[in-house]
Amino acid sequence: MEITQPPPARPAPGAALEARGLRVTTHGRVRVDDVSFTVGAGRVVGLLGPNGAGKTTSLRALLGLVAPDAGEALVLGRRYRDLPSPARRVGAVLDAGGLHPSRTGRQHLRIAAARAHVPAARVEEVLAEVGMSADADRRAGSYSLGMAQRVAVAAALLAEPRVLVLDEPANGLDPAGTHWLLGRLRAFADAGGAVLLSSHLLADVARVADDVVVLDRGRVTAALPTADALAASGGRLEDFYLGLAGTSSDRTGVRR
Ligand SMILES: Nc1ncnc2c1ncn2[C@@H]1O[C@H](COP(=O)(O)OP(=O)(O)OP(=O)(O)O)[C@@H](O)[C@H]1O
Repeated sequence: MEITQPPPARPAPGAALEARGLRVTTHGRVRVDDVSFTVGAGRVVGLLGPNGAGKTTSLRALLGLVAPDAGEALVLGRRYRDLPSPARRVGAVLDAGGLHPSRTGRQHLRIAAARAHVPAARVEEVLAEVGMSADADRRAGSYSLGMAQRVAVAAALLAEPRVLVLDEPANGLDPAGTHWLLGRLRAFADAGGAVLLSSHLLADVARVADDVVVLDRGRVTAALPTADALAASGGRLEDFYLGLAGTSSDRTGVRR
């Protein structure tokens, strides 16, 4: 992972995900500006930053859900929309609340499996993996936040992608679920996958991420190996993060 200034002419070698001079404007306002970072195969990168910093917007740009007005958002060296079989290459958790309330967890996953040309038997595997087999025939509208999140993670893993893009994936998970998820992400990367993970849970990020990228008001304010951030702050990622300009003020204006 590295910040590229100025942007290289070609995708960074081996980059599974790359934001290169990315700028995204929505509703007439620049939300992400000149953001560059890469996620290589075998790496977990934690994307950090205060509320409204532009983390979700950056992930949405990588997933082709919002168009950059400058720079590029590349997955496996291409724009998401130019990827062949993107659902088989990239798994994403963006919004666990996005499940249709009247569909069951199993129905959601079967629809996703059919779309990605994944055998239905794989649905049962991922349901078991996320601990949702027993609740798979309940309507999603009756799920707790954590149960919906488990189904969202199952959907991301369904097609055995090489790349995971996850927006606060531990949101609502119980401690055992979070423990499982972090181990799963580490194993995924150790097997050669690439993970970009936005989170406010700094202790979790410190445990799993090889590198961290910090955004503030749409710009990268830090990008470095997690070990370096920990070494610079007495072993606590929270101290490193709160020591950065911009991140120590909360949305009520209280300063640490
Ligand atoms: N659909 C939208 N309509 C209006 N403004 C939006 C929309 N999506 C994002 N924004 C704005 O873009 C900016 C960046 O938001 P984004 O969701 O990317 O931040 P974030 O870092 O993911 O924040 P959080 O930690 O709160 O999830 C914010 O100012 C937000 O209000």
